[in-house]
Amino acid sequence: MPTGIRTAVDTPTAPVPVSAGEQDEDVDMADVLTVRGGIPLRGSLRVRGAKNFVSKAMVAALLGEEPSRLSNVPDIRDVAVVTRLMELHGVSVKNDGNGELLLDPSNVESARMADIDAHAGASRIPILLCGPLVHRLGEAFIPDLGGCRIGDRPINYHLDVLRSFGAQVEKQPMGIRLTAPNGLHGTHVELPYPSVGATEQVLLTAVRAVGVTELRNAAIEPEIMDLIAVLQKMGAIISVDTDRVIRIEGVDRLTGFKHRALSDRIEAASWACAALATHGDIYVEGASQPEMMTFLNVFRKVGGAFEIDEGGIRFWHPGGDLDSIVLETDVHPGFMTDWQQPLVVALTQASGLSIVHETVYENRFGFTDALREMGAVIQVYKECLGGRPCRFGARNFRHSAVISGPAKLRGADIVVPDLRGGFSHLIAALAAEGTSRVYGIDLIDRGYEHFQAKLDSLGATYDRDLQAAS
Ligand SMILES: CC(=O)N[C@H]1[C@@H](OP(=O)(O)OP(=O)(O)OC[C@H]2O[C@@H](n3ccc(=O)[nH]c3=O)[C@H](O)[C@@H]2O)O[C@H](CO)[C@@H](O)[C@@H]1O
Ligand SMILES: C=C(OP(=O)(O)O)C(=O)O
Repeated sequence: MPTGIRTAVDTPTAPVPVSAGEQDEDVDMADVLTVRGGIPLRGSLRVRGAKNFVSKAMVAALLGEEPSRLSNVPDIRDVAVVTRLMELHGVSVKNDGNGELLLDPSNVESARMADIDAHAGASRIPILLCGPLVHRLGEAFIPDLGGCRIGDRPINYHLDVLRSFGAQVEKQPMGIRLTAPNGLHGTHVELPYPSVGATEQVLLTAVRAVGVTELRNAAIEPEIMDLIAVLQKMGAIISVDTDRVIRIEGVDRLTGFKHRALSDRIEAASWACAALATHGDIYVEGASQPEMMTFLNVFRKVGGAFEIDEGGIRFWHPGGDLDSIVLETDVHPGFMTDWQQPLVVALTQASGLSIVHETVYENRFGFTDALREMGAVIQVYKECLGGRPCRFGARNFRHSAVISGPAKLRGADIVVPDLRGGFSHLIAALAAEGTSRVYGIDLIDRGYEHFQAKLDSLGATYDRDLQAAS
């Protein structure tokens, strides 16, 4: 039996699941969801603002000279983490409890950052504070980053672009320190790969740098376009040209902004996959077609049904067999990597062989160990299968998966490995026959708002036990 999972059948009274490879650092093994699966999920739920945009808009507020208002903010742990980070930097954050944040950056210059080390490992967002802090304070200390361990996730592009703006970077225990003795100046840079974070780094630094910045091979994800919209509201001058070129003319000052966050296309797709895998029918209020077109095409090719109206998208399993597909993840407008893990669970129920080539992260199939233990037939390969050769092909990374279905899933004891992998385990547990125990379930709160209340509204049967593993 592979490490990381024990089947429910083999598990004695006090199960001690072993983790499969690296876990996110904040997994709480004592937080266990016991799921009785095999029940189609039916009902409706609402998704709010995108996790991968809201945190960046909060950082943008640091650049303004007046308060900013951000609405449609989800109640997720990443927002709480970035709220504390902003507060440490002197930005007061008032949450109206209804999804609207008022971010006031008037005390940034006088903030004490004594506790900043405490943020080491909490998320990936601190790296985006580099430009804004150096502009405002002349220096920045950035603690070591966290986030999902789905590959090495280096920050070399970030540091290279910051140096090209004129920053000096010094490695320190627990993080890095940045200064810019001659200020930050516009630059011409080309990213080796269209990294989302490095593109945001350039945007957040270039808007207040002296002169013009030209970024080539930029990422153009919808969340980045929404960040550009926020920065434009603040007074920035940014043009998005063809062929992944973004030009930014630096300005002397930026104001606050008022903005409603775009909706979370990853959460919406995750529930869509849950509907498909459990033979269910879920209306996702807030799901938005333009940002999900690539996902919707794939969902339809697999045999899922959907219907779009003004308020959201209904996703359901129309009966009959699902179809296997060949797919590769890619940067936008391709099929996004964060959709891959939930989709793979649905593909375990499709007839025939599906091939998924993960080209964004080198190590995003670890979660399939648990699926295999639950009865899924999945093989992972080092080769680039089913698509163009990618950056990982000539190296030792298992980044292609072949999924053979339909497979009968059975309950197991599973450890949540990362955010999307964890949600995928949850879907598998809901689709499986019998009882599963999902350990470290609290990791899902990092990016899925009130998922337990949503499970209730969909008729899932489960118990959450905070003591079971202790
Ligand atoms: C908080 C957030 O928004 N997270 C998202 C963001 O992560 P994040 O911004 O971290 O992801 P990137 O787009 O930067 O990473 C893409 C690839 O570039 C590589 N890389 C990146 C930076 C760097 O300096 N060097 C380097 O080699 C990464 O290892 C990875 O293989 O975009 C990813 C790709 O859509 C999503 O999966 C994440 O959910
Ligand atoms: C990888 C993800 O997030 P992060 O970059 O915050 O780890 C994700 O949202 O799937």
